[in-house]
Amino acid sequence: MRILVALGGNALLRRHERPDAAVQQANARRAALALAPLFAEHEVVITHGNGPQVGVLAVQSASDPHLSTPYPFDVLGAQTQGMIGYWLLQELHNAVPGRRVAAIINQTEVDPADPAFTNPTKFIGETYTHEEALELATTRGWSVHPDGDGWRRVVGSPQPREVVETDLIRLLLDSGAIVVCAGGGGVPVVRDGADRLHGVEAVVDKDLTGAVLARALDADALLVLTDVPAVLRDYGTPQQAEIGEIDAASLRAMRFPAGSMGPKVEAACRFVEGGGKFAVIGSLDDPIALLDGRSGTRVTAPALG
Ligand SMILES: Nc1ncnc2c1ncn2[C@@H]1O[C@H](COP(=O)(O)OP(=O)(O)O)[C@@H](O)[C@H]1O
Ligand SMILES: NC(=O)OP(=O)(O)O
Repeated sequence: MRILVALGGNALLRRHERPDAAVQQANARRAALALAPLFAEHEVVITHGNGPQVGVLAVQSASDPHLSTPYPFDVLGAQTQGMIGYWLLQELHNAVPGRRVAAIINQTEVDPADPAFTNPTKFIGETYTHEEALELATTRGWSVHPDGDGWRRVVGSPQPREVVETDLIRLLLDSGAIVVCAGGGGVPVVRDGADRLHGVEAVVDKDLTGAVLARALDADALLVLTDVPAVLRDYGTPQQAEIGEIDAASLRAMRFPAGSMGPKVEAACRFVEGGGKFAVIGSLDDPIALLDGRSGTRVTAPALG
């Protein structure tokens, strides 16, 4: 099978962990070892999140006295692709010696008129207390929003239209390589009337880009890997329970939070509605069990008729 794996930001940096390089590389190692059983039998493309990391780089850039202007979010997104791509490249090499592995910088085309530019929903960076978040909103002009038990910065996250380098990714896959690409949802770019690309200030959702790329590559399955074993119905209540197999229409009828489970559910639904065989949302721990239907939430196309 051809499989697109969307690796959650939490897999690389767990909540409340320090964003030190050694911490993240150890998490990349854990992810590479967990994914290793997939590579023997399947063609695998890996995309990854960058929310925590792009926020850290934004704070660093904004506090550098030598810069007249902080680096914009397209540049920061490319930096995270290089950094996280490097960790995954090395750890995949070590986990599956002898396999060809590529990690590439990608651009994702978005609509310059996307309303998400003025309605920020994408969580980035660290978690703050409410008081800290209000202070940062006032002094730095950030938009902030509650996330779990804390508050985080939010930025615009336009819908991905197309991964610009899709043909190159297909060539690499066809050559037998494991491909790490479209990290952080891809560097957001817009196309002008002369067919030229320009970076824009945003952070694209990697699960939604994963769905677009998986369809474009004719992938059989989309695996959305995160820090919960499955999508939960009645989340956060005493009645919460894992959803096993479900069709996209039934899943769409439920409501999920915009900055976390919402995009994962949306990505899974779009993938199967667009012709993909199935998508699974679940934990990184055992991807084979997700593929076999032994764990996770398996999303299928709505039954015909
Ligand atoms: N209905 C739900 N079922 C499971 N998890 C949910 C649900 N609603 C919200 N969540 C939250 O979504 C989180 C996963 O989303 P997110 O933090 O964006 O993941 P990642 O960074 O791995 O991409 C879970 O840790 C959980 O806290
Ligand atoms: N870009 C992105 O979707 O990052 P996270 O998965 O870390 O939110």
